[in-house]
Order: sequence, then structure tokens, then C-alpha cells
Amino acid sequence: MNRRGRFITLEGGEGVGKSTNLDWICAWLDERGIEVVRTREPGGTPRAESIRQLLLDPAPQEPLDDDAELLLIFAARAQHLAQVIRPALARGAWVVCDRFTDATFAYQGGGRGVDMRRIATLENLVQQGLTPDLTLLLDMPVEAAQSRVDQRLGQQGGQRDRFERERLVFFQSVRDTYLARAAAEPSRMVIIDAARPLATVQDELAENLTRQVALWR
Ligand SMILES: Nc1ncnc2c1ncn2[C@@H]1O[C@H](COP(=O)(O)OP(=O)(O)O)[C@@H](O)[C@H]1O
Ligand SMILES: Cc1cn([C@H]2C[C@H](O)[C@@H](COP(=O)(O)OP(=O)(O)O)O2)c(=O)[nH]c1=O
Repeated sequence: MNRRGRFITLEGGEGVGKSTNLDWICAWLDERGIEVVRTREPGGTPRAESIRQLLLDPAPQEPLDDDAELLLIFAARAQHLAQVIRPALARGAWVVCDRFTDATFAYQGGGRGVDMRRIATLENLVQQGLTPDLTLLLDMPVEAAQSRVDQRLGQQGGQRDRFERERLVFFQSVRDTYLARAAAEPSRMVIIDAARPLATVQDELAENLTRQVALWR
């Protein structure tokens, strides 16, 4: 039995290719005989997914207070950690998660302007020192990512959720915050230029995953 599994998170703004590359990462690990748990935030368990619905509801009957939003995100995260992430890591599985706490710093801190220290306090309280081993930050200019989202909505339909309705300046702050966090923690967070062709992006993902596998085995 291997020791604790690895905890990998995928981050970035809307339309940078997280869903596309999450599938690819999970398949890559699976092909190498690694047990993978694919999950996402907010959500990942039935109760946490109910909280996700509250957070993304595009037509709420009342505005959602910034503090209420932050606490709901961490409530969902506590449930997700207890039910899915910690048990999976303990049995040696790798957890690949679509967004985690870097998204809270980027969206609630950068986007909404919530004090980063308050987010850090909740991070310590809920995570008790558990942080990702590797965070892959898919980065590209906001306008270009938005046009990918527009294209996807045009092809697959669906409506914009509460976050996707935000203005460009919100997403610019989200991006800037992600980049600042990556600069501050270069050993954990890797910036991947997501504007390049998918095959090039995935070559770079593979390089980073190969390094993790070598560290782990
Ligand atoms: N490197 C890429 N080059 C061109 N198009 C891409 C690339 N990565 C993803 N896409 C496309 O962009 C759209 C958004 O990707 P998606 O994975 O849904 O992003 P996210 O989950 O980050 O919102 C999809 O239509 C996807 O096929
Ligand atoms: C995890 C997390 C997500 N979010 C937001 C970002 C996304 O707009 C939304 C849902 O995430 P996601 O499903 O990744 O959306 P998309 O695939 O459209 O990019 O939740 C936060 O604001 N804070 C958080 O801590």
C-alpha cells in the first residue's frame, strides 16, 4: 500500500479549459495504474452539491451577502474534505479537484474584495493544514477565455450562472489574484499558458504529472 495519495487541483478563470483538461489528467493517471478520484468545488458530495446550487443560482430571490457566500463555500469544502478528499488521500488515491481554495482567494478575495486575511482564517480552520501538493493554473487573457465560453454556450446552450454574469473587471481581478498567488508559491502552483493549442497545454501538464509520480513512487 502506498503512503498518502497526492492532492492535485486545477485552477483558472472561466473558459480556460479546466473541464477539458481534467478529463485528460484523470485518464493519464488512470493509464499509469493510479487510483484517481475526480471531484470539484464547490460540490463533490450530495450536500456540498446542494450548497453549489445555492451559490450558482443565477436568479436568486435576494442578493447573496459576500460573507454568506464565503461561509457557504467553506461549509461545502468542510463537507467535501470529510466525505471525499481526506478518505481518498488516506487510502493512497490521488484526488484531482476542479478548483479549491485558490479559487476562493481569486473570486471572493480578488473578485469581490473580501479581506484575504479572513479567507486565510477560514482556510486554517477548515483545512487544518491540508493543502494541494500541486496546483495547475491554466492562465490566459480574460477576453479570449470569455470568447471560448461564448462559443461553448452557443454550441451546447445553457445559461450563465451567478459568477459567469460578472463583469470583465471582476474576471481581471480573479486572474491577477491567481497570478500573484502562483508567483508567491512557485513550488506548489504552476502557471500553464492555456491560450496555446490543447496538445501543447497537455504536454506541459504531462511534464508536471510525471514529476509528481516520480516523487510519489
Ligand atoms: N487549448 C485550447 N484551445 C482551444 N480551445 C480550447 C482549449 N482548451 C479548451 N478549449 C475549448 O474551450 C471551451 C472551454 O473549455 P472548458 O474545458 O469547458 O473550460 P472551463 O471548464 O475552464 O470553463 C470548450 O469549448 C473547449 O473545447
Ligand atoms: C471553488 C470556488 C468556486 N467559485 C466559483 C467559480 C466558478 O464561477 C463557479 C463554479 O465553478 P466551476 O464549476 O469551475 O465553473 P466553470 O466550469 O464555469 O469555470 O464557482 C468561487 O467563487 N469560489 C470558490 O472557492
